[in-house]
Amino acid sequence: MRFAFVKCHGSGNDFPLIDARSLSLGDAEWAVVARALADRAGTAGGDGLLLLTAGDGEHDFGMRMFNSDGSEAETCLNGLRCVARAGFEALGLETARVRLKTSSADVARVADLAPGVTTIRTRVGPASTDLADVGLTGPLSDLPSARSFVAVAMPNPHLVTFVDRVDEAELVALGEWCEAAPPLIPGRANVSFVEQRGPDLYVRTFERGVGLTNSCGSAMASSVYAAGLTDRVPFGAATTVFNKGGLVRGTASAEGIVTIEGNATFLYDAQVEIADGIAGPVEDRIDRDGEADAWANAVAALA
Ligand SMILES: N[C@@H](CCC[C@H](N)C(=O)O)C(=O)O
Repeated sequence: MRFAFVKCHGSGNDFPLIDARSLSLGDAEWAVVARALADRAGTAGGDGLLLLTAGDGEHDFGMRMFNSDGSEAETCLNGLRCVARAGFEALGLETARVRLKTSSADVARVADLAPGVTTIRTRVGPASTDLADVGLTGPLSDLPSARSFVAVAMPNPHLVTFVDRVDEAELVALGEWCEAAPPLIPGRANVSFVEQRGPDLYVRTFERGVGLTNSCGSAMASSVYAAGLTDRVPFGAATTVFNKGGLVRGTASAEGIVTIEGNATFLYDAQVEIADGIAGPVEDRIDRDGEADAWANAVAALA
């Protein structure tokens, strides 16, 4: 089957995005498309697959997100900015209510955070710290780590800990332990190590279904909320959240409503044929002029 897609990224978290409003594939078929298109060794590559889906009585449009292993996530907040931009461009909107897998989000186009960087604000929540909502069957102290974790359902599952310095090997070890779907957390989880840097945060995430990524929006949202819960950053204060792929601005309320503002960068439009679970060459590629450079310049200036 042939698909048109946009290759995009939010804070370096990259995805092929398909306008699926008039496509009617089943879940298992989308999982195959995700594995083929997001395969890093393949022709497009990405951390997962984003779908723009049709709206309903309460929502202007919807988003679905499949990790690169083919599993479907409850949400993806870097991806949501990209899907919001696609929805805005398709429907001529500047604000919208978006249907996610198990929740809703409000999105708005806001002033560009730097020249040429399309910027979107997403508002989600309330986040939950109920261990059952995060998918834990026992206490956090049963995790194979001496660190103290905050569990957050965004509503996808996150385990967040604050560290003096991110130890990537330790993060990967815990992320891989979660990937094995142990009895303590059979639905797996995204794991983040967070450094507080003055009023700012730096977040490094091992994502469920993917591995280490440049950034994870729902992890950054969970980290801002966890920073409020642990008195590191006051609720209501806007925080800059740095990551390997750039940065976003985040604010959390005591009630668990989290606002994230950041880029929705479109790199190129293209077509691809997927057959027998393999993506063919990227065809008819048209680069979006200057967007990749605008983001690189913004990160250099804001870092
Ligand atoms: N990168 C995303 C999160 C994608 C889903 C996640 N891996 C999960 O399975 O929950 C984001 O920006 O939020």
